[in-house]
Amino acid sequence: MILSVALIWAVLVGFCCLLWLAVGTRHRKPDEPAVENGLIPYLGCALQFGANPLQFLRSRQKKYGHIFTCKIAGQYIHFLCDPFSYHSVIRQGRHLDWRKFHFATSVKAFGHDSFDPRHGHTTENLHQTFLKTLQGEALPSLIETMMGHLQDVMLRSDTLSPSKEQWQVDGIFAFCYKVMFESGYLTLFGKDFGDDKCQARQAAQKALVLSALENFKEFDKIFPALVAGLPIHVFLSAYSARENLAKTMHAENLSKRENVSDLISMRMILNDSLSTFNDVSKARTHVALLWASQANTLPATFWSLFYMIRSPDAMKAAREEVQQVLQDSGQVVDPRNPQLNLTREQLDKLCVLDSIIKEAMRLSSASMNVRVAKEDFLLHLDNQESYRIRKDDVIALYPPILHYDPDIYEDPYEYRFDRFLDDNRREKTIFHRNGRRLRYFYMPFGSGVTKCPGRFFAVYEIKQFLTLVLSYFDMDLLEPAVKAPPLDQSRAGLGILQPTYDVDFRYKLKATL
Ligand code: HEM
Repeated sequence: MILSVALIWAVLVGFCCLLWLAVGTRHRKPDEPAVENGLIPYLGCALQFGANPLQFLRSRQKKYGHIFTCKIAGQYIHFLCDPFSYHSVIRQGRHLDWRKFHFATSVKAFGHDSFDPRHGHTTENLHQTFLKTLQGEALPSLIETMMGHLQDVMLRSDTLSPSKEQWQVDGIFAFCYKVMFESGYLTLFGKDFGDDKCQARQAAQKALVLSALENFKEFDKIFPALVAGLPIHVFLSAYSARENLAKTMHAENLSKRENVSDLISMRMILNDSLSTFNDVSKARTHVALLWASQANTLPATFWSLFYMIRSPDAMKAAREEVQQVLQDSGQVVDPRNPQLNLTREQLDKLCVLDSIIKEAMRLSSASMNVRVAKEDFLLHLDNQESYRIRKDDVIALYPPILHYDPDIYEDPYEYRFDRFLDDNRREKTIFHRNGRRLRYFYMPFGSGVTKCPGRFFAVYEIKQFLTLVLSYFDMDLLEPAVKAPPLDQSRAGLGILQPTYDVDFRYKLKATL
């Protein structure tokens, strides 16, 4: 009897396996890239990819060449590993849908109604909103507001309370998180109306930002799981964290705030005039923007400050550059009256800081660039080869393949603060691979039409942060030769990776000012 039950089970399992092999796996057709279905139904290669994406892709690149297909979480993804062919993907954009994936991801993570115009909830052109409010003429006021908040947070409020006499010890990530989150939050969402000097108002304002920071952290922890498709209701505390954030962003609360950025003010108007979103959905769209503005900036600031402090040469070059720009603009560093201000043009002159930031992001960014095929089409690569792509398949570029390529960056795992400086100490923009000039060599902000619209502001705000810590503080690592903490790979594909643990440093106000 027991034997016959076992036999029935064995036959059933065998049948399911055959069925899965027949219909659940893809068979390569002529002119298609090599395909790997993986061994686990639905997940495919997801676990191997997730464990170490770069290693996984490199091993497949060795085996199959510049393009290959992997099944990951039910989706067939064509990974393109030849940087000279990146432009081909961008050029053949008419066959590719960049919105589908982005809109769907945002709905999954933030729970607002879809922005996809095809779904009929809104006619807003989000891309245009971002360009108008985060770039060009919008930048000077964003920069000025951010600089004011950074100095308030570092020196005026009780967030840090640094002194001249005593060193303060903190984790670098914790420090960057506190300072950048509060300053960035206030820059986008403004402050409650009222008297700046009123202590009760200051305390309420502080409590609001602190609670936003805690809620943001709680929600951000599970962000990769949401993108992977898990429902937020599985994560009770993250769900309530997201909803708490959304509550503070209801129109009635935002309308009590002053100095709200153009981005948020304009989005409020367009939510009201062009969408059928309800109030909760509207508020959740603002949470999405809070996340976009902070999730990458926080770790990028950490890596920039960490690598800068750890390299005496970088510190020296950065200090000299900052002193020069402040001197040229006739500004005096005074922590009792912190009013430094640098225009966009002055920030553009900070090429050493630019290189320090770029190199930090080269080593820590892992944003996947994703497009969905709108129809069956033939993808032409740079080397004259062409491959058939099926409708609804995904084409992905994974920039760490570039960023860690020893044929582009010598000793790619080493941090060199001046890697992005040319012989005249200006921004280096020419990079080669095997003697051929590259069009794409640095992609932490994505590519083509989905490239991060906040990228200029992001670099300016990190430059401002570095300028201020260099001007006001003496800083040391507690362990000068400390190793860089490993990258937290659980967020691979989503942007700048966080460190797996924090690194301690100490700081105090400069004595000789
Ligand atoms: C170092 C900091 C940052 C990095 C590395 C970064 C990177 C990225 C990446 C990789 C994308 C997706 C691009 C794609 O899918 O191809 C993105 C999208 C976006 N980023 Fe950033 N970002 C940063 C800072 C910011 C800031 C400060 C803001 C706003 C103030 C911002 C606003 C946005 C928005 C609104 C999108 C969505 C664009 C869309 O869907 O059309 N980002 N960012």
